[in-house]
Amino acid sequence: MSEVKGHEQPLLVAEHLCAWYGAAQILFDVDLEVRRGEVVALMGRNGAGKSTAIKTLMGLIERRAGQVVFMGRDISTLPAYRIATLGLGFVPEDRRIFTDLTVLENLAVGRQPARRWPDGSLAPEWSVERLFDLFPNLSEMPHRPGGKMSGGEQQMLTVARTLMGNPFLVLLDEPSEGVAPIVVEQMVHMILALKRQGVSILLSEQNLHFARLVSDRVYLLEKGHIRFTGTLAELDQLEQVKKDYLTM
Ligand SMILES: Nc1ncnc2c1ncn2[C@@H]1O[C@H](COP(=O)(O)OP(=O)(O)OP(=O)(O)O)[C@@H](O)[C@H]1O
Repeated sequence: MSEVKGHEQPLLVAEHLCAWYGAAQILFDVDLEVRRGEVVALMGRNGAGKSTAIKTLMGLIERRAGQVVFMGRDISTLPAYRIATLGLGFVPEDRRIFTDLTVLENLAVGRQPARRWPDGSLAPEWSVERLFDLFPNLSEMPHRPGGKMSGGEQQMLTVARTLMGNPFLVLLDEPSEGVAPIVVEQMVHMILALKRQGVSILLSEQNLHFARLVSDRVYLLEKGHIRFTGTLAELDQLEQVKKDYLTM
């Protein structure tokens, strides 16, 4: 591999991330990073702060502090729509598709121009055709309104629409939450396919089995504090840590 300056830098670095809802502090000095090509899982029990961390990175929490650097650029105080145009994709937990729009129309809404890495090479670029290869279910219902799709199909459409923005990195909030086992399986395949195609992912996840299938590294959150950072294999050595901070 050629040595290109800038490759060594993590794609996303958060330092001392804090977040509040009103007077209640939810995140406490969270440090994390995602490198190019990585799938990283942010884990923890219900209420640990995973979704809040993802939203804070995306600029969606009003009262926040700390630094977030994305591809060398400080995005700590940028609004979410500006962050999205820089190539940070966000798939919310609650599948915000447009229910009146068809699958194709929903995808069109997400379209952004192709992007290049700092070294000039093309970043992963998505078209409707490529997305239909990745999500065969969606290819069977191009004209179906979002409101007439199952929860799992809507979940897939939300991911596909985010990919239409050609993101360098996708923040994926609880992909396995509240969907049928078959959809969870499809999510696993989808994440691994994205990784192969060069998309990096930070996902929030409670399910250790799911995280094990897709992620290179894990951050374990408890009450808004990072309690563990490492690989799944390293976490597996620490039974007590898993018992203390995860629902087993
Ligand atoms: N809009 C809000 N206003 C006030 N408190 C909130 C809000 N959203 C979340 N919280 C609180 O913040 C804490 C962290 O919630 P968060 O949703 O980030 O946790 P999580 O780890 O993603 O859990 P879950 O899996 O339940 O979504 C919880 O105590 C929750 O009650």
